[in-house]
Amino acid sequence: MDADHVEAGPVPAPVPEIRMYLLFPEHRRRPPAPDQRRQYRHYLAQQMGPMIHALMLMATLCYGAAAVASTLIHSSPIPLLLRLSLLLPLLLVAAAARKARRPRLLSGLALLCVLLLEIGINLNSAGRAPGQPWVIPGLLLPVASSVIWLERWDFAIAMALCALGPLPVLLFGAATSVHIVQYLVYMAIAISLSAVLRAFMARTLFEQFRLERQLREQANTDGLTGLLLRNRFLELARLALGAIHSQQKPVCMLYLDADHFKQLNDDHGHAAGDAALIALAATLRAQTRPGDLIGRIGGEEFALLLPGIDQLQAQQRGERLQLTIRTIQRPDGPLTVSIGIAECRDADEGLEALLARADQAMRKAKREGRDRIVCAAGG
Ligand SMILES: Nc1nc2c(ncn2[C@@H]2O[C@H](COP(=O)(O)OP(=O)(O)OP(=O)(O)O)[C@@H](O)[C@H]2O)c(=O)[nH]1
Repeated sequence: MDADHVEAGPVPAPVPEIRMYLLFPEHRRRPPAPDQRRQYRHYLAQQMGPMIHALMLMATLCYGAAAVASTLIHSSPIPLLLRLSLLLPLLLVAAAARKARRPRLLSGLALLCVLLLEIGINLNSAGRAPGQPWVIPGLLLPVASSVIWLERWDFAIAMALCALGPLPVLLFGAATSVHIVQYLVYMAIAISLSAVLRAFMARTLFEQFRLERQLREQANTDGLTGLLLRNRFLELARLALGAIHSQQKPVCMLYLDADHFKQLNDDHGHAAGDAALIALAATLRAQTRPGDLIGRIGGEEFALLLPGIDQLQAQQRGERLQLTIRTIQRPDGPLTVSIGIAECRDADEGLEALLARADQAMRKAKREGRDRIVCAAGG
């Protein structure tokens, strides 16, 4: 009966996850937020960067070997040295890809590598009799590179480059219409295969990204209230405090502790206590403004970092919070809280010191009879 007597708010909705809407049509209705897509792109670049670099090096080696081998097999009107001169830009692109961290840059370098290889394929094929061996290098490229494309746009450009790359040899060489049709059929098959491989790779990596994100969120979020856990709150608050100081804005820490919580647990059971905490957290969340940070610091203790407001404004926020929290009904009466407020007036004051002052102020509020707000002196 006890838990039911607490008018608990709904459990906060989990943070929306990124949907693989590009691959799975059922998710198209909820595309991911731009910042989530950015995160995913950076994740991909981080995961695939080393593989892209390795494949570029491999392609450079293969190109060099193919240039030498083709000289042995047939006489080419293009001197070997000129064909081998492509190795230098290819190596430079591979070296740049090793250091590249930005997804767009990585995609651009990979596309440049494909373009250089296509030029190389044309140079190596010049003067060669058309036939099966003539088509093979061009067909390998879309399949071998299928897994490195981070997005749809770079994949589309790469496939277009692969398909159109041999155009000069086709137009100016001795290829007949039969050879051209044969080439088009093989290239269509290679690109289709590449699209399947890329989709599989993208799906696997997205699943991994989603699971890692989920695990991180679970590790940082309190399962009962959905608020940040102490360590994560402190980590984010420390970052926020640094930014607020550099903007020379006021900032307050509000420390909030539910009154007589042990009594609620002892008299009415832990389920009643849990329901009260859920309702309290929902109230805190409902009253936050953008930029505020809330964390569950301990059992029934919560901290709010309030950027851009001074002590007087924080006190007014605290009073409004108190009023709303009183509307949460425990079995033995309204839920009340004691609040300590500390304003950070010294840019040298660290987060821990600010939190400790707010905590002391909250303890003073407890000593003075609970259900009240006390502002810390100094700071
Ligand atoms: N139900 C429930 N109780 C919790 C949870 N975390 C901590 N508590 C309880 O919160 C109570 C805190 O008790 P005290 O620190 O003595 O504080 P209090 O009874 O609120 O007294 P004052 O703070 O002095 O008003 C303890 O009984 C804890 O077991 C939780 O997640 N769920």
